[in-house]
Amino acid sequence: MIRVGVLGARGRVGVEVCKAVHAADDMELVAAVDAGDDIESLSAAEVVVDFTHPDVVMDNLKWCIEHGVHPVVGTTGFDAGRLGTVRGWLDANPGVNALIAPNFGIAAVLMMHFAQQAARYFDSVEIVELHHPNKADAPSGTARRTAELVAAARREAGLGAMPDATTAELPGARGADVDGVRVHGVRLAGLIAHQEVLLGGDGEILTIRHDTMNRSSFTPGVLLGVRRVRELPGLTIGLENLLDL
Ligand SMILES: NC(=O)C1=CN([C@@H]2O[C@H](COP(=O)(O)OP(=O)(O)OC[C@H]3O[C@@H](n4cnc5c(N)ncnc54)[C@H](OP(=O)(O)O)[C@@H]3O)[C@@H](O)[C@H]2O)C=CC1
Ligand SMILES: O=C(O)C1=N[C@H](C(=O)O)C[C@H](O)C1
Repeated sequence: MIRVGVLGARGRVGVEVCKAVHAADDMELVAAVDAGDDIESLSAAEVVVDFTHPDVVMDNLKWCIEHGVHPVVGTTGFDAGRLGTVRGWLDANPGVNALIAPNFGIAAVLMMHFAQQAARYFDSVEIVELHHPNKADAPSGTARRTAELVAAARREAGLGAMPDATTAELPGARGADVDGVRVHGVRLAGLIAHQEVLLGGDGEILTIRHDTMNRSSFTPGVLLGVRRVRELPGLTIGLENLLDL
């Protein structure tokens, strides 16, 4: 049995993770911690799943790594600086591993993978991410990661900057620039989490769209991460590393 703790246990995703861990034959839910609860109860866990908030996730990660607990992190808001800090903590605590994934949905991972594969064939790529209005971070972690993968694929293919004649714009009208890829964010009541990757070339457009229809869709990926994190050395970024794509 894998002893699992959950941080953000009363949140939208945390509730689903607790249910899934509880239902898994090979896992035991030993601690369910939310804001205001005592983090020390996580000492009983081998693996801790974090779905909290970008403002608190770094403190949570530090606690887990320093206490020999492997974190599986869904919380977003990671940039290169934060990832470097996590690597430093892991280096100082050999034997502890961490998995950070901007999206645990299998279809979302495939959407990012397909976008990465397609990117080299098109002049232009832009990303539109659409989320519920309670989301703290923009662009979404998924959109950031997609943009980075697309940018890397374009660089590898020797593609230069995308065509764009804009010389006058209202701030934000062309979205955020993530590694040279424009990312547009929508926050709308009624949505959960959605993304379109628009790829354009001469006379053809390819649109890759992903829709999250409920938050239990994240849990198979989370459970996979919990089962595998103890054998993945150091820091692993992205669920795609656990899938045979
Ligand atoms: N990687 C993935 O597949 C996915 C990632 N996410 C990301 O996960 C994060 C959480 O999303 P979501 O569940 O919608 O958010 P919620 O706000 O619904 O849940 C977060 C929970 O964490 C609690 N919390 C805040 N601070 C702490 C703390 N220090 N220790 C323990 N618990 C704390 C919050 O309490 P309170 O409300 O009282 O502050 C809340 O109950 C976001 O960053 C989101 O982008 C979401 C979906 C999928
Ligand atoms: O906040 C959310 O809801 C989600 N966050 C993740 C992200 O930022 O990409 C994953 C998914 O989009 C849902």
